Amino acid sequence: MLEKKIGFIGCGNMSKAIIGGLIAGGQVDAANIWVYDHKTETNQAMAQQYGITPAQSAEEVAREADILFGAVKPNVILKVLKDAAGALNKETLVVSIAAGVTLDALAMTLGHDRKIVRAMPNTPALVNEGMTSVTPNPLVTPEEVDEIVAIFNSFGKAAVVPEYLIHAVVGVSGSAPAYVFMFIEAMADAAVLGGMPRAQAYEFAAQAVKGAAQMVLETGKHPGELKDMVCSPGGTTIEAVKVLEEKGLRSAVIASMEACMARSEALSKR
Ligand SMILES: NC(=O)C1=CN([C@@H]2O[C@H](COP(=O)(O)OP(=O)(O)OC[C@H]3O[C@@H](n4cnc5c(N)ncnc54)[C@H](O)[C@@H]3O)[C@@H](O)[C@H]2O)C=CC1
Ligand SMILES: O=C(O)[C@@H]1CCC=N1
Repeated sequence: MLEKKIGFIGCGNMSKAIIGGLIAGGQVDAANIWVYDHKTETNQAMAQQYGITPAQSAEEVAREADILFGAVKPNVILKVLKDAAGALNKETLVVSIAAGVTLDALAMTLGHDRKIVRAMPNTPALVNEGMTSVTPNPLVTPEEVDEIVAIFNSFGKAAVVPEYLIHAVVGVSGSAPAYVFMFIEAMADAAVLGGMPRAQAYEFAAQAVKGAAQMVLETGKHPGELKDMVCSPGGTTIEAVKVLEEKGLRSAVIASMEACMARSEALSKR
């Protein structure tokens, strides 16, 4: 059990996922979690649902927290943290999950002597299957890095990456659920075309994607080998694979992720 107080400024999708994971994993006593969202009803709903402590202001959360999560949108995070910075204790570790906000920009706002972690989670955190990258600045101790990784592991998987890899992380996991949802939607549309009721089509498509992903993670086999296992000679799958190649599935995925990574880089330079 982590004895530290954990604070959240901003309590939307990602904070809810992190708080839900922490509590479900029994990692932190709910009373040690403090939350401030500028929407009063959100604070109250979170306090009611999880028994965590609602704060009156961002400053109050900053004063209480040993680990402070900045979980507002990227366009407001630096202002929100700047306003709260004066209330932080010297040793408080600040974790930002804002896309495109660099460790440098965070240090300029919070002070160059501040322990800061930049993290990039994704929405499957809401169902305990998140993938999160963790990038600490040099002031964060190895023990603290382990604590932060354990927090993110409580609702999925987490790994430490150097900051230059964050654009790849945004492409391959942060934004990735959106492309997979599009793929599932398209597969279900086709199944409906084949006569299947829509609700059943979503279930079949989503379970096929989940099962295929699980095979990659559990067998350690190359995805190409797993694909070959499905393709019977002269069978149905190879017909689908041929059309996917003709229509450029791989190059469409690579080009869209290139655009995603370029946008992530551009946001970091603002
Ligand atoms: N949604 C996603 O897939 C991912 C989001 N992120 C990052 O996570 C951060 C949060 O994203 P979401 O949770 O999706 O956003 P969200 O919009 O669901 O939540 C943001 C929350 O912050 C609150 N808020 C706004 N201004 C505030 C202020 N001045 N003081 C206190 N609360 C304030 C809002 O009321 C809202 O509840 C963003 O910076 C985003 O880049 C990172 C990875 C994935
Ligand atoms: O679209 C975005 O900017 C955020 C970052 C990763 C997922 N959503």
